[in-house]
Amino acid sequence: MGFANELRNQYAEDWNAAVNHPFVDQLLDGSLSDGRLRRYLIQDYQFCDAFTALLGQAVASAPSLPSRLVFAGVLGGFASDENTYFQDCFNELGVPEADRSAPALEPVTQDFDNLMRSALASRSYPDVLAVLLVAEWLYGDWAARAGDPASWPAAPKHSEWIRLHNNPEYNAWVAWLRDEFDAVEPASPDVRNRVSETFREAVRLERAFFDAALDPSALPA
Ligand SMILES: Cc1ncc(CO)c(N)n1
Repeated sequence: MGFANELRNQYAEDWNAAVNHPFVDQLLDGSLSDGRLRRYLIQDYQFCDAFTALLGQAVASAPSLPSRLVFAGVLGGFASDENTYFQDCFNELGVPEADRSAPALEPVTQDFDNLMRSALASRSYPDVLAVLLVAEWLYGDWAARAGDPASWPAAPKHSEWIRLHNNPEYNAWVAWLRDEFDAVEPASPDVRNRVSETFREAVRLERAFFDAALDPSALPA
């Protein structure tokens, strides 16, 4: 088994709780309220800010041109397709400019931002990859639950978020990330433990991010 699968199995409890989260259930069956979707997307747009910066660091930290080109391609897609989804939803849900560009960050968003910026500042390729891999692989896993597109929810605000994380190109990117991560498995136990901790923290935060999106204390459902 590769390093990626080893770590996913090690942190399977948080991983599976995130993939099978009630937030995902509601998204997949189309019952997610606009209030909850809005709140999630406002926080997730801030996640995307640090994530885009981290992809830039991956371009810089990768060991060779073929790998840099993969990240550069994903960066380009992220800057177009994914950003369009957010802008369309923000328009539909009436999100004002201030909440798009500089909302109050929830604690979990701040924690995720810190994790991504610390991986970025480390310039360590395995640490950068660990955060990218968890974010993309875990999203691919929940989106795979959607199954046949004929059974996806009707509203684009729901189905597009599924499609962005469930399509052949996306699946190939996740598989590539996994192989790349396996290929740079650190030989030094200290570095290996550090990368494992980065992975663990990312999985924990993915679960907490969905928890926060459903937190009943913050919004009427
Ligand atoms: C919190 C979170 N994790 C992963 C992704 C997928 O990149 C996302 N958009 N948001």
